[in-house]
Amino acid sequence: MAGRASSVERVKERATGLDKFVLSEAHGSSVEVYLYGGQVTSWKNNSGEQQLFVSRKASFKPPKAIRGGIQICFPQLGNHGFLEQHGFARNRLWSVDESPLPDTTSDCHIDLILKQSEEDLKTWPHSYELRLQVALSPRGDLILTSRIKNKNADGKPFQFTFAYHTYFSVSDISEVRVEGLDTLDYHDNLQSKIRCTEQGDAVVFESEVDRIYLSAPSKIVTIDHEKKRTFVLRKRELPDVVVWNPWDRKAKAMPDFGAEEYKCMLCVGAARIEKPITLRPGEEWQGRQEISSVPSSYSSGLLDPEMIKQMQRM
Ligand SMILES: O=P(O)(O)OC[C@H]1O[C@H](O)[C@H](O)[C@@H](O)[C@@H]1O
Repeated sequence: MAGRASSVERVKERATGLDKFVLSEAHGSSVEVYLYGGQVTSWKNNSGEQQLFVSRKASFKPPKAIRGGIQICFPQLGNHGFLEQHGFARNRLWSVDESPLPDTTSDCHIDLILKQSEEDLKTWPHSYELRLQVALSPRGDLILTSRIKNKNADGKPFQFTFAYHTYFSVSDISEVRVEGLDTLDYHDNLQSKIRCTEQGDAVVFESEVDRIYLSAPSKIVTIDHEKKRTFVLRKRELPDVVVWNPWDRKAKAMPDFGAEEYKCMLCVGAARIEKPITLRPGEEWQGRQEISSVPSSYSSGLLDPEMIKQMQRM
């Protein structure tokens, strides 16, 4: 691999007419990001294995978010507000950020920006800049950094919630556990958002789950036992965590989702919902989610010696 550099390529897809960016790292990992929604739809590891789920029935036709990948939810998460579900950012065409803020993460990145449109001003009357940097680290980690700035000229603050709604690909949902959420309180969207407390030492899946875990630790681990693969999610300024699997009944009701696909996906994403952000004009907020995919002998923060050797080789 010596001598092969990382690259960022812009591609217009014939089938959909949409523009996307393909980020490739020297050791073989890659990421795809659409201008539409600023949405990441592919993240492959060094062996070319897909880490994210995108439905076979996903629509790539605006104005509908692509079912899967990582959706940017702004300025509202879910139906916790008066805007459309998960806010408008995931259903808008973004632009390339020609003057990105200095990168501190990786040489392999793309910087996108979304600003208010005339249409959105009718429902959310604020001037803003939402910047998203999607970066692929040399060892294949996917790092998303968002910066949101209040550009209102009328002196008014605004408030928002935010999430990286992340669809992981899993081999069999009944073999998956999410660690790091034990003893936390969560809002259960299946019970009118009532506040419950996690009783298990890990979250496991035997039926529909639709929860927002509150004030979670900065590291959450999703272990796919069958695949022997673990996703490690690290987050900053995003205290909450969305955990969602629609299970069979809801899966059948979603037109852009296969009836059986709930078995091979799980959403676990960093969010900011319980304590929304308020920005005054000129103020900027920054939030970040970093995900790594490692072989599953990694569990609950304990590394075995063989695993450390493998990671050093990655
Ligand atoms: O169908 P979507 O609008 O993309 O939402 C998909 C899911 O997102 C979140 O996880 C919500 O908590 C769920 O209630 C919702 O079903």
